[in-house]
Amino acid sequence: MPDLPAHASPASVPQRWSNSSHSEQQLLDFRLNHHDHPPLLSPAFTPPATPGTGTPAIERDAHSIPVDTSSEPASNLLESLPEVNCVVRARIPTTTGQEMFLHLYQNNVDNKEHLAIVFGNQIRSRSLDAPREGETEMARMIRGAYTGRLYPGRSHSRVEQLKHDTLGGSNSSTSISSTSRAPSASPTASPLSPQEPKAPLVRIHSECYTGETVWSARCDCGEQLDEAARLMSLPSNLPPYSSGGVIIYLRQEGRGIGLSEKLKAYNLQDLGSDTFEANVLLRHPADARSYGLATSMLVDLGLGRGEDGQSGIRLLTNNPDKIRAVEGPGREVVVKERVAMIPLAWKKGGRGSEEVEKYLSTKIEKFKHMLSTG
Ligand SMILES: Nc1nc2c(ncn2[C@@H]2O[C@H](COP(=O)(O)OP(=O)(O)OP(=O)(O)O)[C@@H](O)[C@H]2O)c(=O)[nH]1
Repeated sequence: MPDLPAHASPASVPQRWSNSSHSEQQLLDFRLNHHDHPPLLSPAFTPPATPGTGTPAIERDAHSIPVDTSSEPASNLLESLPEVNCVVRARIPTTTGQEMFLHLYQNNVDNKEHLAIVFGNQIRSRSLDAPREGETEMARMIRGAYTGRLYPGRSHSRVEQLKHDTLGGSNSSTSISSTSRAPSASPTASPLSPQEPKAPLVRIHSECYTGETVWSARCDCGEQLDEAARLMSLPSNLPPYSSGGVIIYLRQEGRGIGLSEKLKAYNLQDLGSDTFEANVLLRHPADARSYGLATSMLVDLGLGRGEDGQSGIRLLTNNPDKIRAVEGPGREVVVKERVAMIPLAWKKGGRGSEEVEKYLSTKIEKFKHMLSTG
């Protein structure tokens, strides 16, 4: 596919700030004039006014907010979704005691390894589970295409052996699912839970080496990843987080500009720019990301719209642009609800920093993230 950015998305057509506000334009003009930069080429970042996604109060952060994007046009999206293929999956026990399954994807538009971190047993990758001609059972298990758990001596990837081992070889009607159905079609609610399981929780997370690995307090990326994992690990009998979940981890570091450019942006921030302006001064879009790969990965994981048109996800985000973008050009995925992410720094006892406060206020004022400063 020609003309696609490295991370596989709608080609972003550079344009001058046609939609930015007058004051933003003035500010940039001022900065540009005083830094003697050549003219900028940058797309405006104007999030759509997504119906049903009003700003939540902080106290209601755990609540989902209904979303209806059916009347929204699919602007700036690829005409068709990228192809993705889950090449390997492995069980990862975590330091919190919960387990997750890490899925590694390849695709036909970039050479990066994007990831899906899957919580719960019901969400399965179709491309991983698909039979491969001539493949041995051992090869299937090594690439993670097995049901249940691996154990020393296991010789078969499929459910039949599990049944045999569990039930001593008898024919039983006990159901051990081997299908790759979406969790919404195969509820996981414990008998303790009187409620219907909610739609699976999904977070589309963009790589942030500084926030996730070297403890940066310039942004809230690390805590968002932790919080998403925490919510998806909650016991299935505790509504509303009862259907497992997926963190799609996209390798679009620094809002798509890469780590080296993001570090330059940090230096510009220390020189007085905010995160939006710093990107633009470096001649990048304020946000260079896209979400087509995430949509494809969700469809592969069985979280697509489905034939009944009923399935849907709950999306953990404050970013209004993500919602319609993740749904894909043909609404291959449906976001039913948005779950807000409240910054730790704003919670009782939370520790803030000057940098993260500035980062958050820029998100709200310039990127129009749906957070209340109240
Ligand atoms: N260019 C740039 N990227 C940053 C900066 N701080 C964090 N990032 C990147 O921003 C991305 C995360 O985007 P955010 O704007 O924090 O959040 P979001 O994903 O848009 O929205 P949420 O779903 O609500 O978290 C990651 O790729 C980070 O590496 C910065 O100062 N400059």
